[in-house]
Amino acid sequence: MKVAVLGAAGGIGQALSLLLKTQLPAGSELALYDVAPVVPGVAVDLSHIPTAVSVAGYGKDDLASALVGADIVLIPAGVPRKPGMDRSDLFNINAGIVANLVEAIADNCPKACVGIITNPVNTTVAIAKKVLEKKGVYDKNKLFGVTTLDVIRAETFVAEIHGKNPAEVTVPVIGGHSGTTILPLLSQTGLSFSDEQIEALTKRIQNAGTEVVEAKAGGGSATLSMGQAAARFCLSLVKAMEGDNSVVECTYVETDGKDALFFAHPVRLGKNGIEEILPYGELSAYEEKAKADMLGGLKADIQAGLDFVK
Ligand SMILES: NC(=O)c1ccc[n+]([C@@H]2O[C@H](COP(=O)([O-])OP(=O)(O)OC[C@H]3O[C@@H](n4cnc5c(N)ncnc54)[C@H](O)[C@@H]3O)[C@@H](O)[C@H]2O)c1
Ligand SMILES: O=C(O)C[C@H](O)C(=O)O
Repeated sequence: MKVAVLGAAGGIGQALSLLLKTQLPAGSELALYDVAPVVPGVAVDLSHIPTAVSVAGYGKDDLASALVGADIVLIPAGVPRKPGMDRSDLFNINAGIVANLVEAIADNCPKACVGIITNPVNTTVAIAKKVLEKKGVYDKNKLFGVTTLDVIRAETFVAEIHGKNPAEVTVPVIGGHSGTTILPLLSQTGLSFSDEQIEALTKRIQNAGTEVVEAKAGGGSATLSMGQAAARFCLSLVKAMEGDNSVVECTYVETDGKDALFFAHPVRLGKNGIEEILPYGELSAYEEKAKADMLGGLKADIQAGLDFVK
């Protein structure tokens, strides 16, 4: 299995690459690409960790070599938020970065599964779809918005409230990845909450990114928890691509459009990416209303991405 990380020298990229170096199956290959000149050094640094995963660094003129033969490409390249900004404020810079990187994926590893981390995810995934379509290589089963951070936050916060081990808590999170488009299904955890707890927990999960941005006070957004979230997503995908057909993760994928063209669902992963988009099941009245209220905004985010690629 070859995994390429684009933006590998950044906050997320380095944390993610460390976790993949220590957790990918033996014999895997890790390709680290970044425009920052430190990237070969990050690769050398990681290469001293004694695991049977090979690591190579690729600088700005070497994108094609990083991508050739990749089975999975993860993209955390781009700028993060500062306090006072919304994720959509990153569109102007990050849209072009994602479009260029995905174009190179189409040229060099068109059959790879692609996980987009770069914000605004609601929009950048739609950009990736259009770029791949224009190149004639789009496969909707192989394009993912990585929303696993919402899931691990929900698991953490729910476990805290109930005094449980987070490893024993499951919380599906559907919708998108910004503000109210993030919809945790607390009704499906098998745990009970008061109305006040549901309101407070839902808001905390939706605002958790901002909680980190404010705590870092201008120094960026979530990197370590995101590295863990992206590693979980990637390792799940690797497991499924190697033949385990029981792997389910919530991820932002192209759907039949009943809610929106892209919508995070529980998804069963398989050898070729998405094996099956699973229904998210029955929602509580609170969740139904929250979904109805956010769909307009999510659809507008998606449309901005589709319109970006002419
Ligand atoms: N999906 C999520 O849940 C989630 C969570 C956290 C952050 N993010 C997003 O991830 C992105 C990266 O965040 P970060 O904290 O790692 O930022 P960072 O600034 O620490 O790192 C970004 C890296 O991208 C590199 N880069 C910029 N342009 C590039 C290009 N064209 N090709 C390759 N590399 C390029 C930079 O050199 C840098 O090393 C941001 O857009 C952020 O909003 C998403
Ligand atoms: O909040 C951000 O800007 C980064 C990321 O999307 C997050 O949820 O932490």
